[in-house]
Amino acid sequence: MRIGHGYDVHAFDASRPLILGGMEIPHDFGLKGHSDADVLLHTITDSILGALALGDIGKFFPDTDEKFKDADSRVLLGEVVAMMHEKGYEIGNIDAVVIAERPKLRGYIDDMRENVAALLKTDMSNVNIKATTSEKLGFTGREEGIASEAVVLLQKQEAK
Ligand SMILES: Nc1ccn([C@@H]2O[C@H](COP(=O)(O)O)[C@@H](O)[C@H]2O)c(=O)n1
Ligand SMILES: C[C@@]1(CO)OP(=O)(O)OP(=O)(O)OC[C@H]1O
Repeated sequence: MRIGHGYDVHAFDASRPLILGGMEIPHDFGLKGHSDADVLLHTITDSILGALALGDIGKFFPDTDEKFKDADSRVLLGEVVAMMHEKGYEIGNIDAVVIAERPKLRGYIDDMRENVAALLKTDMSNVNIKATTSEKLGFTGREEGIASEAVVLLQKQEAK
């Protein structure tokens, strides 16, 4: 078994839609980024790369490469999941948190879990996603952006 951790932050950008967990969430602001800025999927991607000791998302999908401009983060995560399978691992379970003062995410969490489970090619029962405010403290509390963290456990693929 291998454990990995991911952390990411994106600043708000009023000109973009808010994409989180592979879906658009109604809000006044989206997030700034080279890609679609799906901070939750980036965190999950980094946690898997961390568990495999392969580095981080920017190493494989640099924000200096035009190829990844406005990239769909579901595609980037899909590539990393393929690398994980190539190395003989599958998801044991994953636990992620989104730190956002607004919008209220509770109503979208199960749809996000379903998206993430499909991308990770695992059962929804292996995917937990939480949301918290930071009680108006710090950059998330001032609504300057959204942060996310995840931990993942990978296990050796079961023989088919
Ligand atoms: N963006 C968010 C933040 C929080 N929630 C839900 O509210 C609960 C209480 O939040 P606290 O920051 O006061 O702990 C939290 O446990 C979430 O269920 C949310 O849906 N969206
Ligand atoms: C995903 C990539 C690539 O488009 O761009 P961003 O959306 O800026 O995201 P970030 O989490 O800063 O780093 C990874 C990047 O290389």
